[in-house]
Amino acid sequence: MAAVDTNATIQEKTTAEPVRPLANFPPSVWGDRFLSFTLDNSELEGYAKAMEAPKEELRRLIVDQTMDSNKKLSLIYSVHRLGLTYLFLQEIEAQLDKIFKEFNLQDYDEVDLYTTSINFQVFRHLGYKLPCDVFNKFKDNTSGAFKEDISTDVKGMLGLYESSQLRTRGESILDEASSFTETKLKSVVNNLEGNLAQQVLQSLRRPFHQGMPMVEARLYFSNYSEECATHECLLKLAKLHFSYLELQQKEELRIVSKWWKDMRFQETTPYIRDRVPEIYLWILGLYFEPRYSLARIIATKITLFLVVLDDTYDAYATIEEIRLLTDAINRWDMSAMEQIPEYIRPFYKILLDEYAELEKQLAIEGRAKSVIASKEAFQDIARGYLEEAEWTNSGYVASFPEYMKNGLITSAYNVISKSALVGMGDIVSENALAWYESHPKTLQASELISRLQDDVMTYQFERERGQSATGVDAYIKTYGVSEKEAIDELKIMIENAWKDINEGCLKPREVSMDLLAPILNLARMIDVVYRYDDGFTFPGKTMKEYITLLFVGSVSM
Ligand SMILES: CC(C)=CCC/C(C)=C/CC/C(C)=C/COP(=O)(O)OP(=O)(O)O
Ligand SMILES: [Mg+2]
Ligand SMILES: [Mg+2]
Ligand SMILES: [Mg+2]
Repeated sequence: MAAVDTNATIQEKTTAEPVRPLANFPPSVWGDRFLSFTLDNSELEGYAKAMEAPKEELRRLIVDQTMDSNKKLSLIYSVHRLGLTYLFLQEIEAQLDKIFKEFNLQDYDEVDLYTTSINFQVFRHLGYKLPCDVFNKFKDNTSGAFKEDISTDVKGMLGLYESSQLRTRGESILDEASSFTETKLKSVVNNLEGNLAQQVLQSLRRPFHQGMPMVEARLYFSNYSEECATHECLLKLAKLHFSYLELQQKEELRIVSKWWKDMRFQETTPYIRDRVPEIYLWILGLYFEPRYSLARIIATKITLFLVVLDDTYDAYATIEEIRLLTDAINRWDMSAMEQIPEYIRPFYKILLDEYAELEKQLAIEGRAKSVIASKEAFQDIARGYLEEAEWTNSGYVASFPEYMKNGLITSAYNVISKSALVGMGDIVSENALAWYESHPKTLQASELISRLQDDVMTYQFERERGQSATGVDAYIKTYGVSEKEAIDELKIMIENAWKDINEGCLKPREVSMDLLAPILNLARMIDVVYRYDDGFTFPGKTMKEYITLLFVGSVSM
């Protein structure tokens, strides 16, 4: 009998691959197509120059004292919907301060529903809490329900539907308005034509307030051509502005795509979701202003690290490997390289190098603290992911409160919003950073929306792969309800979190809107990605459509 080659058997035993929770994620939709863009700086400067004249003309219109206030509000509304507010913020706030101060409810007695809703939206979007009582006159005094006769006013209904998305807790007339108008608009939309049909279809698909500002601006330009044409300078400025942003964003997308390719993550960790354009789109959703170009690149890289981390914990590593990697991330030191599995070492080295480089760069501006805040939040989420993995490994289903304590961390909105601050410049003062570190209610609301909306849309796919830690399972177990009841309850929590965000963006604000916008827009991006399905794992619908609209076509106007 041949001598048993003991080495071979021992060898086989030690290299036997452990069982891994592979997910076989769908591959990238885009491949290398965004690498080939070349930015022509003279073209970019050309647009910036051409914007000057229409911008000055529009500024004069905005401050024009002779303009009727409803017309003024309507102009500011179109400026806002086109994403141009940031160019005229002082002028617009001066106008709104004045008109808001003069407000009295009686003035609205004769104003039609459409105009009332435009005014309401402008004030609420810009942070002024115009009372929802302006809509009382559209309700029947006896029945208390909305008057049926307003249902024929489609533009008015659409305006009321969009207005209701801005409600805060306790504004029950707007809770009713949201469902009343949605039902009515759905019943008439198939008989509409032209722009109005497109406007209603788009709002029913996703209201402006829950949309991605950059995309919503482009859609407004297409669907509201009449409103945009009221002033030649508005139309001209909008077109040039879109052309300018498109070039800048295509260049940013090229930079992050090239970086990702050079880092070779798809080779070293091939089990992860390959979603660079999708993550760039997500971060663009936070802020599209040209001045935040560097900030977008930094935040995109850090969020891409999060995709590698999440998929490693969820769809590849064994529990032992997860424990070693989490410890290494807590230690944050190159000496930890030898303790972690071979396949994740490149990631770990790139992670530490990238953060070291950022810390060095920001230290020059005396703002290294924002990098450290981001790094600590990154270590926090690794611990959060470990907690989930331990629960899954032991088959433990956490109670809902216990799940949510960890879930706000694994929502990733703390680390992403702090990472978004890194490149934003001086606006990120000590006070601003302290406010973020205080874990404010508005940020918690955005985290809750991220965590629970994702769970509602991904728990089945994750349950199939043995992941037990989701809000759905925790809620069912804790409150002994059916899956459907649990999901309905989670949706109510999400709706209330939106009201808290709406409240948090109203004046007087705790910090400037520049610092609140990333938090509001992170919540919006959850609606974009997860309103109808798991639009990130399977990005062939909304994300593919939005990426095509912004980075594939050209600004056909
Ligand atoms: C949770 C959430 C929506 C985060 C959004 C922010 C973000 C882009 C985080 C990076 C990791 C990621 C893509 C999680 C979403 O997928 P997933 O369903 O695999 O996340 P999960 O493992 O936390 O459920
Ligand atoms: Mg995951
Ligand atoms: Mg996860
Ligand atoms: Mg999920």
